Amino acid sequence: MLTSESPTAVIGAGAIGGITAALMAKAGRNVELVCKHSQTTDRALYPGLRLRGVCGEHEVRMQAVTNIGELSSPKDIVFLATKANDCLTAARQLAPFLTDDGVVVSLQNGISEDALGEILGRGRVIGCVVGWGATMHEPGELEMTSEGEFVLGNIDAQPDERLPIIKSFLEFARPTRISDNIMGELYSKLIVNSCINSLGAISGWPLGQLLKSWRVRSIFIAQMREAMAVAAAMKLKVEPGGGGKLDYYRFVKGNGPLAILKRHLYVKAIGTKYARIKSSSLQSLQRGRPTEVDYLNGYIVEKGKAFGVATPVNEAIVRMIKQIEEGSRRITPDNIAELPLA
Ligand SMILES: NC(=O)C1=CN([C@@H]2O[C@H](COP(=O)(O)OP(=O)(O)OC[C@H]3O[C@@H](n4cnc5c(N)ncnc54)[C@H](OP(=O)(O)O)[C@@H]3O)[C@@H](O)[C@H]2O)C=CC1
Ligand SMILES: CC(C)(CO)C(=O)C(=O)O
Repeated sequence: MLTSESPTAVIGAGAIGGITAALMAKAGRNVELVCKHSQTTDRALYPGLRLRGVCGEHEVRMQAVTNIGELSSPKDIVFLATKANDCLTAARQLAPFLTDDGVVVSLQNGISEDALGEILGRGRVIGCVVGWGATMHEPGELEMTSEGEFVLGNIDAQPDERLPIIKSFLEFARPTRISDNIMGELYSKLIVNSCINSLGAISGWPLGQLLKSWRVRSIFIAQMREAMAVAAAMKLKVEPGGGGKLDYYRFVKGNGPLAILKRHLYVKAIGTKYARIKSSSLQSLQRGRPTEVDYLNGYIVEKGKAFGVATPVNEAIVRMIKQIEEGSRRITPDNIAELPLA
């Protein structure tokens, strides 16, 4: 049974995992951090991870190891905070370190819950949306860059008595809400990331510059409409995005000139408000790392195929990002001209 004393681990000492683990440890929870890099492990042990930004300034020492195989004991709760590309490998290594009742809370962007369920058993996987932002400036130096909440839920939408305990852990880092439709919450965030991350990665432009262009806005809107058509085929109720302000069902409704104009104005306003956002996918590519596209636009394409919904815009985006990852295409605004509008 999970309790507030439950032995806990966080896998991944990057922006999200490092901050979450440090704030739990500071509050006295029994948490062990798996860092992957010994330099980060040493730092977490002494003098501690240094946090700044929205969460205030802290230096927090905690139990830490470099590899999952070195965990000091089996865990009741594991927060998985690697990039989506690494989460399945981590889950395979984790299986022997879970107690009989042990659960894994997936903090990734995109949707990896079904695949995690195949490895760990669906009952052990808890979905979680990370609605706040953070950056790792260097190993052990972390900044919480924006406010926002965690949203937590049972991936089969079942009543789940474990959720309040898990919530009590996460609340040391950020306010946490329990949802009875976590897959719809995850999909809602996935839509935002699929649009913003991918277009930033392809063009190299920050959001403000991107969304000034009529063509980019049209692609952005087409991506969203494809994603909503796939959700409808999956019979998935998509929760509002943008901190609850964006009702996707209203957004995609209508094909007349007024509906089109309203969509463009809405998207343009997003670009003005969040002009400086440089997508994390673009940042990954610029560091020579892969993006999480398979778990974002790739998920829409895969589900589109399974449910018989055409997704040409998302397909073209996945193809282009793969080419950039492989080195056969440059990041340039010229790529935008090659994408279809619908
Ligand atoms: N940063 C943000 O603002 C937000 C991020 N998210 C999502 O949260 C997830 C984590 O993102 P973020 O914290 O930014 O990513 P980071 O890259 O900062 O952190 C992930 C860390 O996990 C490490 N890692 C990979 N595999 C393992 C392993 N087997 N054991 C231990 N550590 C491992 C990585 O090491 P290495 O790099 O060497 O592989 C890296 O240090 C992503 O899915 C992201 O999309 C969601 C909302 C906001
Ligand atoms: C800032 C935002 C919302 C852009 O999609 C993001 O989550 C990311 O870059 O990963």
